[in-house]
Amino acid sequence: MATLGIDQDFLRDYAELEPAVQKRVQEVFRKFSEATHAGVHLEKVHNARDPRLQTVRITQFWRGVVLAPDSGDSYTLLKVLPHDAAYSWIQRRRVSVNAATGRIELRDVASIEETLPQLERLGEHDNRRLFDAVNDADLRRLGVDGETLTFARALTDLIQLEASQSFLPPQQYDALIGLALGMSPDEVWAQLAGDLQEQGYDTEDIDAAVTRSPERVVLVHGPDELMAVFADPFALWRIYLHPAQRRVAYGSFGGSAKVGGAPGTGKTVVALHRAAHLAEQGGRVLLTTFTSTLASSLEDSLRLLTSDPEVLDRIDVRHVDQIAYQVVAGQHGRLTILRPAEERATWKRIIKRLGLPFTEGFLAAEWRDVVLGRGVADADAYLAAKRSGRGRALGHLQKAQVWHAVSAFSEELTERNVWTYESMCAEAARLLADAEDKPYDHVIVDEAQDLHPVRWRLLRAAVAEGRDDLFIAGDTHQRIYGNTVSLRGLGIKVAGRSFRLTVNYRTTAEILGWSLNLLSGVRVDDMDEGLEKLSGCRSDVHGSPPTAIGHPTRQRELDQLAEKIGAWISSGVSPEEIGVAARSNKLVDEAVGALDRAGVAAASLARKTPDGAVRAGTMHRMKGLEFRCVAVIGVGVHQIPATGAVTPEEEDKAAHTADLERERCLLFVAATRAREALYVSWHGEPSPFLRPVLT
Ligand SMILES: Nc1ncnc2c1ncn2[C@@H]1O[C@H](COP(=O)(O)OP(=O)(O)OP(=O)(O)O)[C@@H](O)[C@H]1O
Repeated sequence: MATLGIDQDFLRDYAELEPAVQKRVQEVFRKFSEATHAGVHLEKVHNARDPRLQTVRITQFWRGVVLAPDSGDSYTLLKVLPHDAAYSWIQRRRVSVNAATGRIELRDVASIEETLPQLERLGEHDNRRLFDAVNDADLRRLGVDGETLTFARALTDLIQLEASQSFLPPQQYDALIGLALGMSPDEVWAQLAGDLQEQGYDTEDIDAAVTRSPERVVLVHGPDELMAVFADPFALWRIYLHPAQRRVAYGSFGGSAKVGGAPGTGKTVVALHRAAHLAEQGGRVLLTTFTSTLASSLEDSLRLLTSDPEVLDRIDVRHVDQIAYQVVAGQHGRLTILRPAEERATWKRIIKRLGLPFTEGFLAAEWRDVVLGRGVADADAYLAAKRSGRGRALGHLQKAQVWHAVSAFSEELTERNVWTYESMCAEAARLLADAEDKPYDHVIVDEAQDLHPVRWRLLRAAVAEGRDDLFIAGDTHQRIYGNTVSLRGLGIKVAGRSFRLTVNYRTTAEILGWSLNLLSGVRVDDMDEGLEKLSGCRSDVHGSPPTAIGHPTRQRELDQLAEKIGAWISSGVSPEEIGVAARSNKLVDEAVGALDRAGVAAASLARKTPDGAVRAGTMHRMKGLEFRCVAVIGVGVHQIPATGAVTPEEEDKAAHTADLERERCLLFVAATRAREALYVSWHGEPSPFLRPVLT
C-alpha cells in the first residue's frame, strides 16, 4: 500500500512559496497521493551520501527533495528548494533511525565532519567537557549514536552545542540539550516521550521509522488529505506535535491528568488536540477556560484543527462561569449577578450594622476563599476549617464574628435573589454533584492555574470519576488571580499522570531567558502540593535581546512607545501583530491616545479591535494571547507592583507576600506574550521586579 509522508520542513518551505509555485507543488504531489507516481520522475543526485534522498522537478527553478524507499512504495517529502540548493542539501545529509525511539532522523553529516576537528582544537587546552557528568551508557540509552557521541564528547560548553543544533540529528540534540540544561537522564527520557522496545528497533527499516514519527512526518492517504495539510501551512501545530505533546494529547489515562510547562510550550495546543481526539472517539467534551476571551480564542483554534461537524458538535467550548450560569439558571430561573461595587457595599453595610472590626476586603476574601473555597456549610465547620493562605490568624471570638457576617451576607443574597460568580459556581457544583447523569464524559481545562476552588468543584462534579475524566493544562508561574489550590484536596488525583513540556514554540530564546530571569528565586506550587519546576525549558529560535529602558517623564515614555511601534510597522510588522501591555486600564487608554496622536491606529482589547490596529490591553487581558512584537509599558517603581493590589504587610503578611508574587507573575505573563521582539519601558525609577534583568 503506497503512503505519502510530508515532513514539517517541507510544509514550512511550502508556506513561503509564491502561490503559483505552491500550485505546481500541489499538482506534482497530487500524483503521489493518488499513488500514480509511476509517472513522476525522481532523480538521483551525484555524490549523495544517502542514495535514498532524491529530487523531483517542480518548476525549472524549484526542486522537491524526497526520501524514496529502497524498495516498496512509501515516499516522504522533505524540502522544497531552488535547484542548486536542493542538490547541495542532499549531498551533505544522511537519514537514519534513532535506536532508542525508533523515529526517523536527518543529520548534516558534512557539517558534523567539518566542525569536529575545530572543536577538538578548541578543547585542547581545556580539560573539562560539557558532558563529563554523563556516562556513555546514559547517552546511548537516550538514543545518542556513535557519531553524535564522539561529537558530544568534544563539546566544552552550551554555546557550542546550541550552535550545532542545525546539523545534529534533532532527537539526539533534544537529549543533549536537556542534559546540558540540567535535566536528569530520566527527565530527558520523559521529554523524548520515547517508547523503549525490549528487542530494540530495526535501524534499517526507514518505512517503519517514518510511521513512528508523527512529530515530523504526517502520512496522507489520498488527495483530500494532502489538500487539508496544505490548507493552512503556517499552523504547523495542527499537524506536528512534539513527542512530549503528542503523548499527553493522545494518551489514555486511568483518571485525571495534568500538563504543565513554561509559557509558549504548547499547553493550549495539547488541550485542543486532546479535545478533538476525545470527541472523535465519541465522547462529549467540555473544553473550558478562565475567561470568555480565552474561550473564544479556543473556539477559533479548534475550528482550524477540525472541520468535522460531528466532532465539533460534541465539544462544548465555554468558560467556567457560563456553564455555572446554565446549570443554576436551569434550576432557579434567570440569575442576577451582583456587581463588584454592589458586593463591596453589601459587606460594608453588614460591617456597620454588626459593628465588626474587619474591612470589607477581608470579609469578602474570607467568604470566598475559606467558606466557599473549602465548602464550609455551618459555624462548626467554619471554626474547624483550615485557613492556610489567609495570613491573619483569627481567635475563636473573631471567627464567630466572621461567621455572623458571612451568614448575614449569604442571607441577603438569598433574600434579594442575587448571586456572586462564586456563589453561583458553588450552587452549580452542588447541583451537578447531585446529578446522576453528568453532562460530559471528558472535561479539559486550559489556563487552569487561575481557577478558584469553587470552579474546580464545579468541574469535578461535571464529569463522572474515571478514565480520562479531567485534563488540566496550566502553568502556575502564570497565576495572576491568586487562587492557590490543592487538586488532591479537591478530589482531583493527578499523581503519576502529571507531565511537563519544555520546548517553547512561541518566544525567542533571548525573550524567554530574560523573562525567566524575572522569576529568579520565586518558588511556585504545582497545584498538587509540590513545587513547579522550570528546568530544561528552552526555545530553539534566536532573535534580538529585549530592550528595557527608562524615561524621564511619562510623556516621554509614551512618545518613545509611539516611535518604537512606528519602527516595527515600518519594518513590515502588521499593526495587529503588535501588543501593548500596561498594568492599568488608565495607562492602556493613554497609550492608545498617544499612538492615535502619532498617527498609529490602536485599539483597546477591552473593546472590539478593528483590523489594522495595534492591540493594547492590561497585563491581565494579555493572558493566553501572543503577538510578534510586544511593548510592556509603565514598569516603574510606583506602578508595578500596583499599590492598590498589594495587601499591606501589617494587615496580613501572607497575603502581602502572595500579592507581590502575583504582581511579579503578571509582569512575566505580559513579557512572554512576545514572539520576536520585546520592549519594556518605565519612567522614573524602574520596578523592583526588573532588578534581576537590569543588573
Ligand atoms: N508542535 C507545535 N508546532 C508548531 N507550533 C507550535 C507547536 N506547539 C505550540 N506551537 C505554537 O506555540 C505557540 C504557543 O502555544 P500555546 O499557546 O499552546 O502555548 P501555551 O503553553 O499554552 O502558552 P501560555 O502558557 O503562554 O498560554 C502558539 O503559537 C502555537 O501555535
